[in-house]
Amino acid sequence: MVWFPRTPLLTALITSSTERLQVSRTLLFSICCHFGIYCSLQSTDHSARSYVVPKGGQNVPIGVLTATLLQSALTTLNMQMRFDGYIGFPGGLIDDGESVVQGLNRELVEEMNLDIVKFPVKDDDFVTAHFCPNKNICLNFYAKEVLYEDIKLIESSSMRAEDHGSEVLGTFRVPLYTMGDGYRGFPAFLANNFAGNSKQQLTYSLVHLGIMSAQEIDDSEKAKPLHMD
Ligand SMILES: O=c1[nH]cnc2c1ncn2[C@@H]1O[C@H](COP(=O)(O)OP(=O)(O)O)[C@@H](O)[C@H]1O
Repeated sequence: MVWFPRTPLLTALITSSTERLQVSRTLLFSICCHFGIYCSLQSTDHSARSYVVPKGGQNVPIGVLTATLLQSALTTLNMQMRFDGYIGFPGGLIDDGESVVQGLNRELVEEMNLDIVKFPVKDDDFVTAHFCPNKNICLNFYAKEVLYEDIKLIESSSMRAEDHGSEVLGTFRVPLYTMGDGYRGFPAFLANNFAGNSKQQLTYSLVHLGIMSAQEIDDSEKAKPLHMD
């Protein structure tokens, strides 16, 4: 499968959801939308997130047990476990007669019971688009920042979603830290199986939203587990 992050076609696609829909109907490809809900209380000191307190408290450099660590723990971005064992974001295909954001909001009610009166996903929440020529599908990604308290409410109400337990097996927070061994946490998380281009959507968004640096993403992708016996 080949994903094209930015093509001339995509330049046209990313202007507005209405135009994206018109292009899709004219050129006959499907539009799929996914969505990440996040809370960003990150510090600008990215290195502070590189260490968390492992069990027993070893390997923690003095000086990182500060308020920045607490803040980084409150920085969250949610994904979900799908019925097929792949990790992805909530969302799906836009149906005929729907606008892009209408379709996305409908999927979010079905898959995560999102209160779309309080947290409507809008055009302004658009982050990025990728085109997959093999499947003739354009994958759009949206993200919305909410308060940490709201994340907790959204998580608990997601268990009452229509699709919970069938298509969707649960929402969870992506670990955005790296343990002292340089692998457990975010690097290990990236070794999972991801649906579609959701891994690219995740890494792109973390940098775009200012949650992680491109260097942190790069280091995490290259990290290897220590031999564990
Ligand atoms: O979180 C995601 N991000 C990006 N693409 C995804 C994600 N989840 C699924 N996909 C891709 O979207 C397309 C439709 O997938 P899905 O089975 O979720 O659609 P549906 O829920 O509308 O039936 C597939 O090509 C799949 O690989």
